[in-house]
Amino acid sequence: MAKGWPEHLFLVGCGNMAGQMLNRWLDCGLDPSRVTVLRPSGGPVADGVDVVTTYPQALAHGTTVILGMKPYQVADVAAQLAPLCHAEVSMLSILAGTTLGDLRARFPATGDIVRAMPNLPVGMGQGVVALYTDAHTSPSGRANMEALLGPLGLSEWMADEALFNRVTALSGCGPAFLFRFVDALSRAGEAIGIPADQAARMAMATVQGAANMAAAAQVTPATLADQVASPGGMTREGLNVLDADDRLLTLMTETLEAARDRGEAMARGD
Ligand SMILES: NC(=O)C1=CN([C@@H]2O[C@H](COP(=O)(O)OP(=O)(O)OC[C@H]3O[C@@H](n4cnc5c(N)ncnc54)[C@H](O)[C@@H]3O)[C@@H](O)[C@H]2O)C=CC1
Ligand SMILES: O=C(O)[C@@H]1CCC=N1
Repeated sequence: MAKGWPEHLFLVGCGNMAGQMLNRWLDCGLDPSRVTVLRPSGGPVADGVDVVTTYPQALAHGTTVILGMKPYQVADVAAQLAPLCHAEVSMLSILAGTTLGDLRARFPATGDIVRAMPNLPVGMGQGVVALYTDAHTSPSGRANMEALLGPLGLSEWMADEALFNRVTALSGCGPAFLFRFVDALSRAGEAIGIPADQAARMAMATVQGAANMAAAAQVTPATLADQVASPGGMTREGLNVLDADDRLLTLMTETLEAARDRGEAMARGD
């Protein structure tokens, strides 16, 4: 590996998620001539990146394969990709609900295999990436993956793979839940009479400013909420609605549980 980049990067699938990862790597200096993308459409990805529609004859030593297609496609992909894999090939899988054991069984000759769960803001270097591997992966293999994922944002190893679907629910799916919240804040503003376009702009800017403030603050978001709420004032009345019977906490817990349970069902092949 030179300057933290793999010698070769072979992406199987390059849609919303893998595309954001690749964009960030290219923005951070990855040489596009090191990258090959396999995608059925054959459509271009980025200047200098080789796009193919069929598998190559072989994968060179030092290749890192990124599995970026949909989880249900893993069997079809493995049928063609596994014979090309060997001990000098590393693999990073972003397939939701696909366990490391499943990957090892489908790609038995592969060297280091790491399971990752990124989220979409990786494209801006502000993502979250959960990671998991096992003792078959070498310390240098772990370090290489950490170097590759560093430009994407916060990455953290999970000690226990059982946590993986839970952290996927929180950070992998989390952007969608926040986007839904912004949309709801905007539409609620409209519902109480604010012009729709103004409500949309103000909801977005409020969430952006508040998220940046919370990230930089020395106190918890719960304390910050109390700092907004003047005693006897408007915010407290609003918070009382969110807090009644732990309404928001219950809603978020049920949301994460549903996402987590789907990951577990996908791992069972459902
Ligand atoms: N969208 C998200 O926020 C996140 C997605 N993921 C994971 O990323 C993976 C991809 O999801 P998205 O990017 O959202 O989906 P997508 O539909 O945008 O991308 C899938 C890509 O796979 C390609 N593809 C289809 N059939 C293929 C085949 N037989 N061989 C190789 N490539 C094939 C498609 O052309 C497309 O480029 C999934 O496994 C998902 O679990 C993980 C974290 C977050
Ligand atoms: O919806 C999914 O299955 C994937 C996993 C996290 C975000 N998207």
